[in-house]
Amino acid sequence: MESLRSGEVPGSAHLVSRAVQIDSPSFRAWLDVADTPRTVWTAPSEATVVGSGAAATLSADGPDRFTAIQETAETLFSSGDVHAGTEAACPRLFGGFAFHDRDEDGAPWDAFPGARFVLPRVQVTEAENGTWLTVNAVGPDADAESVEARLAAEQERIADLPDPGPVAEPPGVVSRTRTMSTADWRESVEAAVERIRAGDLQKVVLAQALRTELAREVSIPDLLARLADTYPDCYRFLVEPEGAEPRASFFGATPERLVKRRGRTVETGALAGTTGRGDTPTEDEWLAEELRDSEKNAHEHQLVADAIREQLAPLASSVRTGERSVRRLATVQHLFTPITATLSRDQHVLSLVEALHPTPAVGGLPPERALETIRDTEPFDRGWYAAPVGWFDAAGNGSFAVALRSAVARETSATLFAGVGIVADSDPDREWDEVQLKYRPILDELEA
Ligand SMILES: C=C(O[C@@H]1C=C(C(=O)O)C=C[C@H]1O)C(=O)O
Repeated sequence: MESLRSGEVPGSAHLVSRAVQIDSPSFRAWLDVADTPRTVWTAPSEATVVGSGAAATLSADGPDRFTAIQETAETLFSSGDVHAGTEAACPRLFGGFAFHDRDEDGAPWDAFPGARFVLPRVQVTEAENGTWLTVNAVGPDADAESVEARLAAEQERIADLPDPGPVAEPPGVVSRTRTMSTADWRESVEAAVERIRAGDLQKVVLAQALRTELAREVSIPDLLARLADTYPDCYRFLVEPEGAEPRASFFGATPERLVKRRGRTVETGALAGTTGRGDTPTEDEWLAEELRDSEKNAHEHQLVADAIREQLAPLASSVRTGERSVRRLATVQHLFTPITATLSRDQHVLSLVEALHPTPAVGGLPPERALETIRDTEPFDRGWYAAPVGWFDAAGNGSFAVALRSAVARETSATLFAGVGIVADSDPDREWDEVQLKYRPILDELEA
């Protein structure tokens, strides 16, 4: 395995990649036998990918981590001997970034650098045109013959995967620890509201963390299978840094796309403004109506839509905004505005990620003051929560989500994260309830 840090010139980083079409295996069975680091990426209208191990790992830290990863990847991809058969089976780097520029490194994030991407050693891709098996190798010894032999061996192994059996029940939560008491939360929200009313800030997203102790270790393949049923329209992901002992798994089912780039076409959107789900269709509709009509939510949402448009404008020849609608998920409803753009020249998707992150849906406005407020207020490390996760390829195309509705699991503990946008008329108790609602997607899969 080749481990490439930014600044290192990987002169020996010769990449060999081969792919073959296969019969679709059970993704749960494949993930069950996959080596650490495991990779999962499932996004609406995209190929589903499950990766096993790492042929190469790219990592970087600090404010330059976006360009550092891009540069290291360019070197890696420039030496490619690639026969993929189809686009989705071509070498892609999967990973993400820490939320803050500064490395904080506190538990449970100690194994997660400021940026980390992996080229899976073995990858199964379910694309529109079939299922593909890819084997990648990187390094001075990587050669076509051994990669082809490995491809044949993996194909056999995947054809013979054991039946994974029924999806396991959630492990059960035996205890929980909050990072903030309700009293401290109230105080923090009131302080933020005061700063907003004083004109110091327009919006800030404050988050909480919830540490849970589980009755037993959670089965990530089973948990992701259940999330697939409950959140079919969300981005489901799994990121695992190798070398973490015990293994650390960051996963989630997030509704929020950060950006997708293909050629000159960019797709993104504003997702902000939240309400719950009703117990009946009438109550659901009533809540959606209230969300649509709420001035507070419209304001909170508009700040995000405007900021995204402004961030894209210098890079695009046109930016188009669609109709605002209510997006209904299993546990919450959000205001959503689709935004698309045409780039004025080619831009790597990581340049777009850097330009957009963090949007005021997870940071705030003005950005620097909001980030400072977040760092001063939140008594925990955001790590990769609310940060970009996704993939990119040799052409600089790629797709990134905002890592919300997520958690880090390590042995029998899991830490969940959730946040809310605070504006001038935010009520601390309502915002507290909204945080609890946003824990639900993951908490429901942990509680027995
Ligand atoms: C910050 C989170 O969600 C974000 C904040 C929202 C809001 O404040 O209404 C809605 C969707 C997300 O953009 C989270 O889920 O943790």
